[in-house]
Amino acid sequence: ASTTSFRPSCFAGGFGAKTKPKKAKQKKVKPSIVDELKRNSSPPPAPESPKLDRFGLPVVTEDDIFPPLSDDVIRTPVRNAQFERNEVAEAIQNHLGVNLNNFDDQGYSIHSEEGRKWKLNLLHSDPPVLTIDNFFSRQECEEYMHLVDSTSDEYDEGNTIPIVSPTFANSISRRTSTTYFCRYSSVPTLLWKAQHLLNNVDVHQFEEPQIVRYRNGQEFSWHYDEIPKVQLENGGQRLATLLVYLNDVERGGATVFRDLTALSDNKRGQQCKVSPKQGTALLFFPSFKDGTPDQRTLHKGEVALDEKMIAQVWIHEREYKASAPMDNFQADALAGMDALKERFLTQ
Ligand SMILES: O=C(O)CCC(=O)C(=O)O
Ligand SMILES: [Fe+2]
Repeated sequence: ASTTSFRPSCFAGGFGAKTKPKKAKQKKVKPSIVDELKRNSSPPPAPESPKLDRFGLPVVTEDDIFPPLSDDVIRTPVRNAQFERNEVAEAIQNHLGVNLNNFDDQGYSIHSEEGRKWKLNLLHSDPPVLTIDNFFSRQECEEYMHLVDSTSDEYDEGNTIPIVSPTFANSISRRTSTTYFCRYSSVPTLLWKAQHLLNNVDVHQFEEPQIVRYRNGQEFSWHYDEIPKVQLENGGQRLATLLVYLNDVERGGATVFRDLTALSDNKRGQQCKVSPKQGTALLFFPSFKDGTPDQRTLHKGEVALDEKMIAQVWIHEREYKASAPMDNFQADALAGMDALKERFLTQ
């Protein structure tokens, strides 16, 4: 696929730090007599001055950009690994949430797709982080990966368009993966499934769906998915992030939440981390349902040592107007979404 210099007004992906990095302060301390005596009797301690770059400026660390969350900020890991309907209902109450009417008491979807059911799992309670196994079939994953391979040079003729600089201009986060914006009409499966999973989402709330490809060694470092204030006019804040892992990634490529701990493999206290598994979806909420950003959702796509591909869509508070590819309208996906509903819900 070729890239183009076309840049939509709203860039994909996370928007990095909200605050500018602080410059490290260099204090001048006058040595006391005691210090002088110590200095003469023992070797000098290693200097604690900040690391300097080749211009003599202090090197900004990730902690400067995203200061660690204070312990006072409440975070609640899951109670146990088993699906508990009440626990999930409670977890999602202040967020856009999931339509639990479409799931049974064990977390399986009521509907099945060629004999398979989705399986909902709660990975973290507050803020809620969920995964859905079997969200996409292997065939659906392959079709989505193929959408990117078949990108046309003429961006307004293809189904997807590669975006050269997908992170927001002021972002300090590193993104080395490639993002492709999709025509709504080319991804009805993702949109119908998102709508069936979530609570009361109108098709107009969907941002341009994206396919992201990480090649060997690529990553998307710590960031928030929230939209910067200046861009809220178009659709308001992002209420939910839904991404689907399109392939298994043997080495690296996990989605990691810096400030959340997991109960995974029955070990407490590990960082909340999701390794890509083909067809599994990850759902979390960059903001509360009133649009207030949730500072606890700092996350990254860690370095993928093997190729990794995801399909991703954000759900806004209100109607969102797409900017790429040209003439990309949510309503163009409706016929395809209806066909899927017919196929999966009337069996
Ligand atoms: O690739 C991932 O695992 C996460 C991607 C992500 O956070 C983003 O694109 O905003
Ligand atoms: Fe993100």
